[in-house]
Amino acid sequence: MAINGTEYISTRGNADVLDFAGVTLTGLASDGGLYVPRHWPQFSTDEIAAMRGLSYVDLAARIMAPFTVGVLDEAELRSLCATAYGSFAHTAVTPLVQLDGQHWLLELFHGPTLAFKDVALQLLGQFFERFLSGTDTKLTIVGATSGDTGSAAIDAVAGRAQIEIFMLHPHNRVSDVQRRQMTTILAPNVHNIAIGGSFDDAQAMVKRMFNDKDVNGPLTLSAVNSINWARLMAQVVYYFYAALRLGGPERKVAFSVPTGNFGDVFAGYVAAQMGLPIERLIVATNINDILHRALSKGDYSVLSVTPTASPSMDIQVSSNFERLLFDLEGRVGATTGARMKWFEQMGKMVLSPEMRKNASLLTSARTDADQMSAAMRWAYGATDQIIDPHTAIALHAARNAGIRPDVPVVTLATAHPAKFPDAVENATGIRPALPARVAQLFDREERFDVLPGAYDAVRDYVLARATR
Ligand SMILES: Cc1ncc(COP(=O)(O)O)c(C=O)c1O
Ligand SMILES: N[C@@H](CCOP(=O)(O)O)C(=O)O
Repeated sequence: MAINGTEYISTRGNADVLDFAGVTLTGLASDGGLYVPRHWPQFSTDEIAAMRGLSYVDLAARIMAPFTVGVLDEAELRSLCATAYGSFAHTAVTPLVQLDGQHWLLELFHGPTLAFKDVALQLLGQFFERFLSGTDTKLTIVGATSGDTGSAAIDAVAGRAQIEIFMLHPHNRVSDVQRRQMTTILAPNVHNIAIGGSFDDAQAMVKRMFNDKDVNGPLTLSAVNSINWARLMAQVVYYFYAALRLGGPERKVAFSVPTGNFGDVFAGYVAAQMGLPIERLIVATNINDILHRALSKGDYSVLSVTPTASPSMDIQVSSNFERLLFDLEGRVGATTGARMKWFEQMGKMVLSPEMRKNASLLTSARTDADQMSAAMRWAYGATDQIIDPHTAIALHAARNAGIRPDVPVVTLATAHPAKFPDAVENATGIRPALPARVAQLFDREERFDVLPGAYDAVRDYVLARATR
């Protein structure tokens, strides 16, 4: 089918070319790859400078409009963004907080479920509603979460008539607050499943369902994880928002990003491809450090996942790394497809010196438990900020990255500290309280099923319960 507007292609080069509505509803490409725009849209320095002073909603519509050509114009996008971000507790949506002369936090946790995922998922809920309306399609969402995507996605789609959601989380490996934010939503279209194993196991099962004709055929599957392009697109906006407030585009800004599935930091990479002057993107990992090993030594080999106090980053196989690999090797689907097939069989791959050179905008750092706690203590002692463990991992990396002192460094604050009260209390002695809007969490009834980490069990569960 000819596309009249922005075209999306698979990183593995062997799936239908789709428009924006198509990629939003499809999620994973049929060849197992991830959708990306055929070309990165570009803004000139003058165009970026002219965005200074726009509200978050206006900026979001301006930045995203080139990605939705032929499907949504800027005015339609603006209206969907106004609805999506109307539920945020801060008028700036993603406010900046200064820590010292060089360091800033970009607070991304003012949405309904207290994590950065709301920025994209509140909007994705609007896109789903818009693209399904007037059709008789019933969408079955299958998702995997290490804690935050699950609650944000459930909040975005609970009660929507044409959507049913099945969310897999690793049993006993998310915080109590994270679990309750998912399992206390009792809407009939929400199904929570705790599986034996890690987030990686859950994510692998989700991807397998997309390519299982016994599932994706009888059911129309879609994704809320960052394999869905719309998720990443919405995250590009806050890089522009922060940079414009710190002197961009005339002045370069660096970002430190707590990283697991490589979606958030890839959105920063996209912002740079679009013309935003970025000094550096720091890929901050916890001790599950495959991305640090890949970017610093070229070694992308899977080790087993170790549970940590930053559970949302307890990931080894980072979905969105495939999108970066596609760019680093010249955007040739057959090359990326062959590389990923090899990786799926062998559990490892090597990044050539040439690929690492092409990735020089990105540096990486690994932060261990003691360094994470020390960063939480520093933020509290020196700047009066209580930060969550994921943010602390990136802040530690930011303060040790050796960025020139005249370059502002923005650490992405990806979750509210009250989602991880034990880790925060252990480090700082302060137990952060849940904000009033979610304070009833521990009084509500929970509902979820526990399944073994076996594909057949999960597939059969979904097929038995999904309404068609
Ligand atoms: C609080 C928090 N920080 C950081 C991350 C890592 O982000 P990404 O998976 O986009 O790399 C996650 C999970 O995605 C998260 O929930
Ligand atoms: N940390 C995530 C893991 C899923 O990542 P996603 O960005 O691909 O949805 C989580 O909290 O669930």
